[in-house]
Amino acid sequence: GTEVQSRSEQTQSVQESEAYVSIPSASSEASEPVEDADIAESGANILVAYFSATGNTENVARHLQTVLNAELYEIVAEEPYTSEDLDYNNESCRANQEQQDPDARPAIAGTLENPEEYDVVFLGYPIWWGGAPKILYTFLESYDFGDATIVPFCTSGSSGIGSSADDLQAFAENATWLEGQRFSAGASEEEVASWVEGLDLPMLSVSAEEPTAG
Ligand SMILES: Cc1cc2nc3c(=O)[nH]c(=O)nc-3n(C[C@H](O)[C@H](O)[C@H](O)COP(=O)(O)O)c2cc1C
Repeated sequence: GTEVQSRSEQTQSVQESEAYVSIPSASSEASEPVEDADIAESGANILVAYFSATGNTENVARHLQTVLNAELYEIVAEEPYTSEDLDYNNESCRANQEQQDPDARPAIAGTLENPEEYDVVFLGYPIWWGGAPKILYTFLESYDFGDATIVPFCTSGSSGIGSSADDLQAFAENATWLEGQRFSAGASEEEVASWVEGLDLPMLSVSAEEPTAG
């Protein structure tokens, strides 16, 4: 059906963008510099880890992957969230119950390899009742990112990122946490790229300009 078709188109476009980013590094210092490639050539190991129940956060995560030439890791719930689970108008739906329960730690399927190898971890999630879904707590309790820099980002219907990221910091205390950023569901690659360019991430900055004399 059409869904299958659009999935394969998505896959193809991701592959194309990866190829696009890698071309400038392979073709020496010729021609116009590509902004994205400057970041890609920085040599920093960058992870984009995200949870997305309905695809909005995934959209932003994929833009980040393209812009940063990063590893992409989806935090997948062992028990997938159904639309019933996400029906927040129903007080007792699974998502609501988890958000209300300080001890809730929904299980994650699969494993992230070599978490310690990343210099920068972008951490993405949807806002659920003003906070991060509890599966983010599971994720941060499962892996030690050492002294990496963690950059939170989220999508929401309208809420800002609020204190959602502050609440996560206790689970990775040795990390340097940057201020997080909220995006709307359909955020564009340009929007994501311009946020990245403004971040305080010295390990990503590769100056294209020669230092001036004097
Ligand atoms: C249980 C639940 C609670 C939510 N709470 C909020 C909220 O407090 N504020 C808000 O703006 N949007 C809220 N939303 C909307 C989501 O944040 C928004 O749709 C988000 O982009 C979903 O991202 P995803 O597609 O990556 O899962 C909530 C959604 C769910 C399912």
